[in-house]
Amino acid sequence: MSIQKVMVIGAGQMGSGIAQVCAQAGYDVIVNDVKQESLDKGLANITKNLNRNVEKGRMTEEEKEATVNRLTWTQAIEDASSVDIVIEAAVENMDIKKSIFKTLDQHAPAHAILATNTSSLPITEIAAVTSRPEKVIGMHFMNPVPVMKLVEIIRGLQTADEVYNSIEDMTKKLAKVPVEVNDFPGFVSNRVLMPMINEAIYTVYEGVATPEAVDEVMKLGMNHPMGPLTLADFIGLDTCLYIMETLHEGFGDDKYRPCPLLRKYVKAGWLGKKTGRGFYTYS
Ligand SMILES: CC(=O)CC(=O)SCCNC(=O)CCNC(=O)[C@H](O)C(C)(C)COP(=O)(O)OP(=O)(O)OC[C@H]1O[C@@H](n2cnc3c(N)ncnc32)[C@H](O)[C@@H]1OP(=O)(O)O
Ligand SMILES: NC(=O)C1=CN([C@@H]2O[C@H](COP(=O)(O)OP(=O)(O)OC[C@H]3O[C@@H](n4cnc5c(N)ncnc54)[C@H](OP(=O)(O)O)[C@@H]3O)[C@@H](O)[C@H]2O)C=CC1
Repeated sequence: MSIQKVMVIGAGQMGSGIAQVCAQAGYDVIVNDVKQESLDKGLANITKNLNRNVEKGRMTEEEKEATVNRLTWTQAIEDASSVDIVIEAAVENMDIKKSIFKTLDQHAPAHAILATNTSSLPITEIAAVTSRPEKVIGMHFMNPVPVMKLVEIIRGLQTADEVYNSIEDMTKKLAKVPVEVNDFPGFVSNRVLMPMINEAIYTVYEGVATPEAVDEVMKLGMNHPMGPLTLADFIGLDTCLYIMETLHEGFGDDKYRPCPLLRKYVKAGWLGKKTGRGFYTYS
């Protein structure tokens, strides 16, 4: 199937990054969010990234303009009626994702693929609320999207081979590397990454070390580009908590219990870099 027109749901840090790389690769992209303010922030984020590309000589001013012009911004999810694929990147909450997919199923053309950028939620369960489970798939980008090479592609129980192949082709057109995994909580990326982050939070909670010390150990000792607490702030502490809850519930194993300190920070509205406060403060 030939994909030309893309809709991205959610203009947050992931949605805006996905929209940017799709537009840069030549796709026409409609970006949808519930608030105009979020759409404005998404456009500002993309403009900043594209300006840096021009400054660094990776893109001409004309290519930047063409990329921006391939993007349209809307609060109307009904605009899915003109696209070949939707990539959903709204909040990591099953009820919200199910409601979005039900609505998309009503408005997107019959041939359209409905992909989700979920970090951990079961693709099969999201697919089940649509009348086209064979066209539902996980397309899991990594943060920051313009920089990270991986796209984890997750087949739901009923995902058709031709849909998988279209997503694999599109991933390569975005200059990213596809890796296929099956539909289990957290897939591979977050089943491995998030328990490490949660354990790092426990070391702070239990007074083993300060956030700075934990991050230094992992950066200098293990060559991680960011320490786990800086990374947690970067991902978003709400997203980290949702992922741990999905692992805990999905596997029924207490080794995945979210650290109480993570819960406390999320309850306080300390969601990390995006709200200016998490394990660290940001101006
Ligand atoms: C939760 C999930 O479901 C899955 C996930 O995504 S988990 C998170 C996965 N991501 C990671 O683990 C990221 C770990 N961190 C890193 O790899 C690096 O710290 C980093 C790439 C983010 C930054 O790299 P760095 O060398 O430390 O810093 P820096 O030199 O400032 O940045 C390198 C480049 O990335 C760009 N960059 C950094 N942050 C960026 C952002 N948020 N958006 C766009 N570009 C960004 C910089 O502009 C710079 O590009 P240039 O070539 O123009 O210089
Ligand atoms: N953060 C990360 O490192 C990664 C996250 N992901 C996944 O990507 C998704 C998005 O995460 P992220 O970008 O970090 O989150 P953000 O909070 O940055 O962005 C989410 C955006 O979606 C909007 N939104 C909420 N509900 C709806 C809706 N019904 N329709 C349209 N838009 C909606 C939010 O608006 P508002 O603010 O008004 O609620 C917000 O603008 C999640 O599923 C997450 O698990 C995947 C890989 C990495």
